Amino acid sequence: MNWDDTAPTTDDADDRLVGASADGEDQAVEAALRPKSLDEFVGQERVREQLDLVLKAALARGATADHVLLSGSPGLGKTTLSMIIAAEMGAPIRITSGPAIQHAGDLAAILSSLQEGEVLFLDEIHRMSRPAEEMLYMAMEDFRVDVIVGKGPGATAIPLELPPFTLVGATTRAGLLPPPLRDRFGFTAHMEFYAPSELERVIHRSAQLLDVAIDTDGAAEIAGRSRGTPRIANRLLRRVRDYAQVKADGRITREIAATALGVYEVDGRGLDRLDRAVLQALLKLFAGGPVGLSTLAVAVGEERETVEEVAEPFLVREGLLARTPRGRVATPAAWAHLGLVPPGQGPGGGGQQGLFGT
Ligand SMILES: Nc1ncnc2c1ncn2[C@@H]1O[C@H](COP(=O)(O)OP(=O)(O)OP(=O)(O)O)[C@@H](O)[C@H]1O
Ligand SMILES: [Mg+2]
Repeated sequence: MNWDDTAPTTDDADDRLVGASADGEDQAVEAALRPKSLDEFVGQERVREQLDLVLKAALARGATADHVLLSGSPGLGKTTLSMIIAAEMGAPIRITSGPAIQHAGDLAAILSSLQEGEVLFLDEIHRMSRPAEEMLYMAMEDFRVDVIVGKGPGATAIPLELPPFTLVGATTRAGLLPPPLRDRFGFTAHMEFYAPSELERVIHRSAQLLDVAIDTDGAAEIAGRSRGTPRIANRLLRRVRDYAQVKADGRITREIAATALGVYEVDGRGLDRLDRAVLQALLKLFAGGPVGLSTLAVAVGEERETVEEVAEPFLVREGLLARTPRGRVATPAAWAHLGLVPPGQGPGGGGQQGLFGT
């Protein structure tokens, strides 16, 4: 299945405490923690405001809302928002995903069974098969599909009218969507990473739902380690809650949160063991680089792909590591974060360039 080529090749991301994709436990609790209305949805102010207008206008016209594309990294709230769209429209929602639609016929079956005004949530829309995608173009634009009956020269296309519906597509990789598909969405929402103050609100809200006592500083400590991602914030909250229950009186303070996440090897900026191993190798073995990806991977004893796809994106986002044509380079922030001094800048370094510097 060649549309699957671009999926991450490592599963490691899923197993990490700071991994952004959902694991089994996440899926079990997420339903309970999902905000149910736009008002409850924390952050993403612009997206919320725009979506609010789109939905209210459609309601006022008594029409179904325009198709909506939600793009953004895992765990930022795409699935949550799709359910909110349905709830705000007072419409039922049907949930499916790109990989689940192997044949155009699968999609035709879903589309033809939709009720008027229903929201169809198509997760991982970039992983749909080509024939299904082409059928979707027509369905989105004209609310019509051609069902092919028979095979070979005798095959005939039977046009089928569809009730108006709202397609909500979600993708972590908007860049992979073919332009004709992207253009058929009336509204595209790009979800950004959350600010620490927004994550604090997510954490307080979840703590309340989970009946966990947490103070302001405790929430701030967890927020700072959550990589801008509500799913990670909720997960770290649960681990800290465990610690607080076993080792203390159950109440989460800054000290409890910091100690608990120290036990789980998630540091003050949300880096985990792998992230720090990569940085440490880069700084200590290669004087901050530049060094090639393969060499760096060997030095930390990991696969190239693991370093590139699991560790690096966050390190780059945090401004700790840069990918340059000559190799990976540590930034001054990386030296500061690990409490190390770049070569040549230490006492007696004389302000020279580093050992491997240029
Ligand atoms: N804005 C928000 N306010 C409060 N909680 C949020 C918000 N966004 C996400 N969450 C919480 O984070 C968790 C993950 O959100 P969600 O499943 O919607 O992410 P997603 O973008 O669909 O991720 P994926 O790409 O992996 O499918 C949910 O439990 C949800 O409750
Ligand atoms: Mg989702």
